[in-house]
Amino acid sequence: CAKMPKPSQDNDRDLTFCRILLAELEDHHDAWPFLNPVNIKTVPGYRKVIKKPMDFSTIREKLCSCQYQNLEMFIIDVNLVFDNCEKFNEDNSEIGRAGHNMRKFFERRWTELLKS
Ligand SMILES: Cc1ncccc1N[C@@H](C)c1ccc2c(c1)OCCCO2
Repeated sequence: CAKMPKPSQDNDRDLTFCRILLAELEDHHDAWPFLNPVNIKTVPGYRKVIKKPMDFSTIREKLCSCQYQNLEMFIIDVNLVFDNCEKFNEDNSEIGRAGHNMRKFFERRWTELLKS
């Protein structure tokens, strides 16, 4: 049938979840490698290896400028941060471990929020 617009309260709920989740990611002890874009001039190889860089400040900018149609689009970008991290960093490294910790935290929190 014709694509019906989502009821606005669902959009409001999704937007609230994105705001809560992003604030908690930004405040996390292990967020430091992900707060701002990786400087591709100072990190050798990053530009070549990582096709779609993403970081929490870019997600914040997209959220504040209505670039996420829904919760799924937001979750795709957050997972991109962690997937890029796994691709570029050894699991047994400071940044690699931070990425695994952050992904575990994120998955637990959005599960809790969606089940609430
Ligand atoms: C997420 C990620 N993946 C791969 C490389 C870097 C990063 N994050 C950037 C922000 C970063 C973190 C640590 C750094 C760094 C830069 O600058 C060089 C000096 C040492 O410390």
